Amino acid sequence: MSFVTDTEHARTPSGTSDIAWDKAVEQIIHAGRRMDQRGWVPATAGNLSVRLADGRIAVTRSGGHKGFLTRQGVIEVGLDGTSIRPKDRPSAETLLHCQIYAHFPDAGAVLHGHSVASTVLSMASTDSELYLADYEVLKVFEGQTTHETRLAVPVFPNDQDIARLSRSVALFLNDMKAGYIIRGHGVYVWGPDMDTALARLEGLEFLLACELEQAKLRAAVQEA
Ligand SMILES: CSC[C@@H](O)[C@@H](O)C(=O)COP(=O)(O)O
Ligand SMILES: [Zn+2]
Repeated sequence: MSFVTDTEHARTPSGTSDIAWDKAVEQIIHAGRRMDQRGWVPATAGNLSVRLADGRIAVTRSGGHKGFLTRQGVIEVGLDGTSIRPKDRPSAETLLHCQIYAHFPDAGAVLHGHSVASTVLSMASTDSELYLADYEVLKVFEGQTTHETRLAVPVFPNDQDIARLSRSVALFLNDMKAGYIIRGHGVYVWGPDMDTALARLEGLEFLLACELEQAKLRAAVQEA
């Protein structure tokens, strides 16, 4: 099944088909739809990227609904986050994607969404970490083989200055097992390829939804 919505296929400057680019774009379009189906990219929220084997980075264009992406909605940036074509405006948060690619040589896809659970839970506390413990689904994260564990997910204050935000994130990247949360904003998750990144995002969002349900139960019990 192809998720490429246009009939034109990408061309290299020499005029040959750019199959690797097309595949990356298809993966991004498909993942955007999937995230939209789950309610994680409301309005123009969220951004997605893939790093190709040759080092190129395909990232969503800034603005627009990520559940309705077309091939024109994905553009190429360098590892420094700047657009290869000056007129193309990449995601406002491209720097956060590039930071992950620069830090983790095996990272091949990065996903960012704005779920209700990540937004509400991160605003319900001022803690700089959120803990996920004893869940079977924790095994979706790299190196986790049992539910008998507790993973810390860092929570960073939201910041419209993405370069400054990336400097806060940089201090904690080495220890991250399950991505990170920006308070009142959303999650960042990555993986060696798009399928793994999507699975990890789905795992993290499931666990955050469980935490939110548990918080509601605790509140109801206290009220009773
Ligand atoms: C609905 S506003 C969301 C944006 O401010 C931002 O956080 C976001 O996720 C999408 O920005 P974008 O520049 O389209 O990648
Ligand atoms: Zn965002």
